[in-house]
Amino acid sequence: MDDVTTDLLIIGAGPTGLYSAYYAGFRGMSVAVVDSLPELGGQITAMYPEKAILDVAGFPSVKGRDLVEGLVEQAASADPTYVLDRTATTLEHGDDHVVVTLDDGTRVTAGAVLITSGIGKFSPRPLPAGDGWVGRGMEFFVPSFAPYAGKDVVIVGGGDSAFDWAEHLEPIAASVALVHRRDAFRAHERTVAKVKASSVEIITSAQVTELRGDGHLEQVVVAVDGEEPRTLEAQALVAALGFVADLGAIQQWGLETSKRHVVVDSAMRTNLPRVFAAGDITDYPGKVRLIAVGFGEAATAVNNAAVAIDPTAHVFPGHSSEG
Ligand SMILES: Cc1cc2nc3c(=O)[nH]c(=O)nc-3n(C[C@H](O)[C@H](O)[C@H](O)COP(=O)(O)OP(=O)(O)OC[C@H]3O[C@@H](n4cnc5c(N)ncnc54)[C@H](O)[C@@H]3O)c2cc1C
Repeated sequence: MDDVTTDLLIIGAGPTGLYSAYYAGFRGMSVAVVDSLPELGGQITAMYPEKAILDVAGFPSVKGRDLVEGLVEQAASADPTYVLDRTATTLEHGDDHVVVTLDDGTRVTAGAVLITSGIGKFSPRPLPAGDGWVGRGMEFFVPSFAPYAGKDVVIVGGGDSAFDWAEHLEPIAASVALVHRRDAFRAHERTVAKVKASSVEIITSAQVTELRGDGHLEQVVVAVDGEEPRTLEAQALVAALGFVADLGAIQQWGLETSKRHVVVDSAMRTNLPRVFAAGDITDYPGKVRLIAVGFGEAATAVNNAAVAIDPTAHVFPGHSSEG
């Protein structure tokens, strides 16, 4: 890819990065957005595109994929240059600019950098018994529910994703069983209560030990503490065991970090000149990791970056309302 020159470089195209792109356009800046994933939307697209989100201001309920679509449409007014499937690897400072190099060698020269890299580049925790079964009935993500219609589904895990998927697949699947190695769950209490009250069979203190099938998945063997192993008929298994997040090379950039997060001040400045951060990646006293919080931080970060790029600019952007 050709080298890129832009006013603002945003690293991470999750909800925070996309909203930041809109805001950069509102401030009259050119903007480039890079993401390791091939698709826009960060955790929402990768982990819960079909989930109804209830706590984004102005939307009593919005499906993940619809929220991302709206963010992309809003960001389009900034005409962003998207550089997808590329990971930011190095950062160097010039006198009045920053250069970030991507894993394919592309150099992006920017007046300021905004890191919205969330939990980092993430990959799913493997299910040891599922080695070699991805694409043959086993998946780590549920990007859409339709392929599970009429199937017997086994979900492994006890967190939010496992319970969200159990809740949403139960009405369309032939059967859903949720297997968890403990008898306590990390998921939201309300979702756990809903799933417990549904037809989902919850099997606790249990581990999946074997997947069987001729080519495609047909059976899942489950070892249950103190009981005989069980064999479940299943054409689909979702391993929702969480993710290993990797901040990757960003950790070598000299940023002040705290427990794998980037420390920012109230203007979303990091300890490095011209480098800002917003969204899940940031840390400060009282930090809450939610989409709504990332949106607020995006506005603060971009408006302060505008001043870092052009010291004659004002932090306050004026109001966007027209007409
Ligand atoms: C199952 C689940 C349900 C949730 N439900 C809710 C909810 O109901 N309400 C709510 O407010 N929040 C919810 N959240 C949390 C919410 O998704 C996050 O707060 C939000 O996604 C954070 O947005 P972000 O843009 O800061 O980061 P992310 O969404 O994590 O996006 C960061 C992006 O940066 C990219 N990236 C990372 N490192 C690099 C690099 N070096 N180079 C290039 N790209 C990089 C990643 O690929 C990723 O696409 C939920 C999370 C999960 C997992």
